[in-house]
Amino acid sequence: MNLVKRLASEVKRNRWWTRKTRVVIGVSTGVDSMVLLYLLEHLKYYRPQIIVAHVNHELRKASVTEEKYIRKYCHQHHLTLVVAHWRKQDHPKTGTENAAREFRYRFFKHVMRKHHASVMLTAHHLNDQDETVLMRLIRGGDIRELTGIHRCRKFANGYLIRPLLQTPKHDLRKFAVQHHIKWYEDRTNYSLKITRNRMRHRLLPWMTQEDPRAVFHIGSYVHQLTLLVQDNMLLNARLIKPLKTDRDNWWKLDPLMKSSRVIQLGMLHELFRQFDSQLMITPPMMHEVIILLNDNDRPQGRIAVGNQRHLQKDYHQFGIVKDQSLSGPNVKSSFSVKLNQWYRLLNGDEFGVFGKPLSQFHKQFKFNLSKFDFPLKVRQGQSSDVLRLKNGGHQKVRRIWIDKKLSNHDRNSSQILKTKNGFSLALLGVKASFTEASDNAKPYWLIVKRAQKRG
Ligand SMILES: Nc1ncnc2c1ncn2[C@@H]1O[C@H](COP(=O)(O)OP(=O)(O)OP(=O)(O)O)[C@@H](O)[C@H]1O
Repeated sequence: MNLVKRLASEVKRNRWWTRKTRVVIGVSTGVDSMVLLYLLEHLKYYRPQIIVAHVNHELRKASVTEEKYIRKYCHQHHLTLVVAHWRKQDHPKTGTENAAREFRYRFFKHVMRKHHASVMLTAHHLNDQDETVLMRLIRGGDIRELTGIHRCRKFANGYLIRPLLQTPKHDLRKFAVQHHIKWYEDRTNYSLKITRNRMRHRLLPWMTQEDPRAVFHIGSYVHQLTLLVQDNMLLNARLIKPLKTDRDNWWKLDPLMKSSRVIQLGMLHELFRQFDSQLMITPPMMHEVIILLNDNDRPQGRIAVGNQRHLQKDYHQFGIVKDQSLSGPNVKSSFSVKLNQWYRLLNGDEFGVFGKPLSQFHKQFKFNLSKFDFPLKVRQGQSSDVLRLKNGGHQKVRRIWIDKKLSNHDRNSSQILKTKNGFSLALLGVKASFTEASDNAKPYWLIVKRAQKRG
């Protein structure tokens, strides 16, 4: 095994850099990054202009020794070194690992810009890749996340490249010993309180006992999946082109509806990805989106898709818009009601009044209304409001609250639907009034959709 030759051929094949390229390498003084640094230095034709970036996280006592060592190493090897300290007072109380990573990558970007470098290198290896994928497999989520750590991606003004991503940890350690490369062991890598360490010290060794090549097999699946996902993205990007409208972030619905649901799913994923790659659309969320878009009886509607955005369906178009009226004080207690439109209530339920029954809802109240009853209005329910019963009698809202055992919280957020003249048609989501058929009245249907989560 000659890791130097292997790296040289990868650099050549992928055209990662030339001798003139300024390359920043993140060195922690652990075995992986010390080996990568050694390899870079020993490349002949492809040895780039090396800039070493080191972060002292001030999290462990040993970090003082580690910083001293990398300073001495770079001095002896005539390498440019940039060191950053993540000062103790800037550490958060929780989520230290994530915050440290953010600090590191911010610093790497800064070093790249300062030194006009176009390539950033980290020493992630095959075992890192396997651990990442196993963690995600166990945690659950979108299948695209199983593509794991990217070997090469855009970063700052250039690229972030992980040249060792296909090399197992075992080979790096062996190489370090053979070539007398000194490194420092991070003791926290052994703590089984950390999920990644449990993958590293328990799950992966167990899998390797089953098959010594398990580490490679997982890597091979990740590689195959990455290619499939790339292909799929290209295909979907082509399929969504005809959906474009003149409005930003709004698309035509009809061409989407002509495709099968599986194709729709791929198109929507690509559409969301192009809109904001940080948006995490969970499978249940996507399911809800597809149901809404395919529902001919619901010409309008919206679904929260995270990051304070919602998907909105508006007859023949749909768009992704910023949340304005979905939560908190923005949800109104009083408003006029337009027919065939969904409204969000204070308790999170949705309701609408429709000119025809909607087949997919079992529970819908039928009203007989004349043109003098419009516009209908919603306002907060009062205990003295009165509903009309089928037997000709009346019932106060206070009595309904008691009969239905509504909590004070539910009473305070209850809303009532009224005609223009103040006749109470329904305590929304609870009970509706009886309205008689007459010559000048037409039927309308009230539908209330329960919010999925309560309390
Ligand atoms: N203190 C550090 N200073 C400079 N580079 C570092 C430091 N820590 C880590 N790196 C770089 O990042 C690589 C991955 O390190 P490590 O596996 O500890 O990071 P991680 O947080 O698990 O992964 P990720 O960087 O993807 O978040 C190292 O091989 C090294 O190149």
